[in-house]
Amino acid sequence: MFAIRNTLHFCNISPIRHLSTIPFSSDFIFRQLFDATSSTYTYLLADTTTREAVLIDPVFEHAGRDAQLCKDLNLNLKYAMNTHMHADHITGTGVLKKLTKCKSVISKASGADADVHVNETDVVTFGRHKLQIFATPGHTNGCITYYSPEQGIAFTGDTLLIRGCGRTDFQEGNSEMLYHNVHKKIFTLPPATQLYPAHDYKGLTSTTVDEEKRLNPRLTKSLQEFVKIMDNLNLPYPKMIDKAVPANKVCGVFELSPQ
Ligand SMILES: N[C@@H](CCC(=O)N[C@@H](CSS)C(=O)NCC(=O)O)C(=O)O
Ligand SMILES: [Fe+2]
Repeated sequence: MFAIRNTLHFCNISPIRHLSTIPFSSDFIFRQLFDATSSTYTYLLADTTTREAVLIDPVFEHAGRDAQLCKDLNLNLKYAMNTHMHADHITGTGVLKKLTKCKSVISKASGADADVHVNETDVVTFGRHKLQIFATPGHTNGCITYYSPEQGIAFTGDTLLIRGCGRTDFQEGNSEMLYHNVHKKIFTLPPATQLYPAHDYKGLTSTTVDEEKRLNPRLTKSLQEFVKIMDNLNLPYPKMIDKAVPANKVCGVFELSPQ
């Protein structure tokens, strides 16, 4: 070890920093679930004492799986919440409302229907646990980030992806706004904060504020360079966009049944 440290020092390379992340409270449940078709992550969080649970970014086709998981773990789903109005898949919140007694949640700014509309500084509670809401528009105008200071975790939706970020070429996307919101509201969280995105296309599962501040290939650039990168992504539109956006606009009351 001494030899490695010495060599790194000699080569002027800083050793990789190991920031200690906060361990989850013993009364906190966390599960990361996946949809392989859209590479979407859904998160189940719960309070082990009151059994109240929330789902973040559930997917239509997996509503049955998610409701069953709540049942298996003896959890009562209080809220099915979205980080934004998705363009690549249909939200599971409408079906989950039929399968459980949950309420749907999305930001007011998204323009989508829901039982509960949230805004910056609102707090969502389940049992004694809390998620603070930050408005982080840029990928869409209604994007929000859910943050738990106690657990040291944030759910960034498509605002900040692992070594990337959400595209800004539709749904009132705005790359300058995304840049400012990431820098002001996500990069200012404690460095060890674990970040959980709505998607990953390479098999990665989470990151930290520290990692993204050092390694994000887009957001470590100047604003000018970032805007140029975003203007030249040339990504094809998501295959589901014409079905998903109208369906997600009525996310709380979507009438279809899962396949
Ligand atoms: N190929 C996928 C869509 C991929 C895509 O556009 N992803 C979005 C997030 S879902 S709105 C995105 O922002 N990607 C950023 C990036 O840099 O990849 C499909 O057809 O569904
Ligand atoms: Fe998105």
